[in-house]
Amino acid sequence: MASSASASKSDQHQIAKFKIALCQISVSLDKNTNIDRARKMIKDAAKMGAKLIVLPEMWNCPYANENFPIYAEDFDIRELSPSFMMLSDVARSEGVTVVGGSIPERCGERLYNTCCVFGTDGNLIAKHRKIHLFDLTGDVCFKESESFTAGNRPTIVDTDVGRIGIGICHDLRFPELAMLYRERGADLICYPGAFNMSTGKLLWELVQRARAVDNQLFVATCSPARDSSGSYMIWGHSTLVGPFGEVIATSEHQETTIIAEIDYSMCQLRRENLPLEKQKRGDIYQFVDCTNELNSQQ
Ligand SMILES: NC(=O)CC(=O)C(=O)O
Repeated sequence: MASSASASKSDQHQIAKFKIALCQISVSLDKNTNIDRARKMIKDAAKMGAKLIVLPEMWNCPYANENFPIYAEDFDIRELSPSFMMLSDVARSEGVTVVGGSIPERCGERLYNTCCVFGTDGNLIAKHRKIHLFDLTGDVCFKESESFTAGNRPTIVDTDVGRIGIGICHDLRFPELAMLYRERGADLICYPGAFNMSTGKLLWELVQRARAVDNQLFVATCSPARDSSGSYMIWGHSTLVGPFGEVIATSEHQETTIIAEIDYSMCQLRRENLPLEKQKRGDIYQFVDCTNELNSQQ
């Protein structure tokens, strides 16, 4: 398994266009039902021609702290990891790349919010542990840090459909991570996510478009469908955004699969027309402590 990329940019651009599927799954309390549903949605998406299939954050269990330890899987014990095994099997049988949303991962005493990426041969090619845990107070309160340990590594992976950066939900709010992926040659960042009703309406689309337009790349998000009876109400609206910040495809909050086209030549075009990389003034806005300099100018 590699979580860093090594293919050259010219290899990557041999894959000019392909279809991506965003499976906005309706998540139930029954893990086996969730696994069967996810398998069916992946197979259907593959039949519709998708080469890259993305699942949501926490697709095997309803998003709640009390559920995470119960639904967690230890990926080293394959017989006890039905969600992980299904993703591997279906990636291989359908010959597609799967960005497997996220599920709770057990590793010794710790739990992580983890996204596994599978290649077309069913092998695990990357594993991203959510770096920025979602702790929020206000109208909606949630404290992921009660359950999870934060990951400490960015994840960029070379796949049959190009070089992809991976983030999970709240990771989307941190522009530095997306900038790092762009700098390392990603033209697409996939963020399985589960924004809630309060943050979703205002911010979900805004932050995706911001990450895309700042870095002139594609951003794909995939959310679970909304369950009005759940304790954490999910915004939904899985979306694909293009390198000009344009919304290419999006959904409402019900269960659905979005199929849309990614054309990497659009990244090149945007970067040629508006060469932000060259225009950057890194000499001016480096992250150093300039308090003394500012004080002496006053
Ligand atoms: N699951 C999350 O990280 C949720 C989140 O970021 C939100 O705004 O809601």
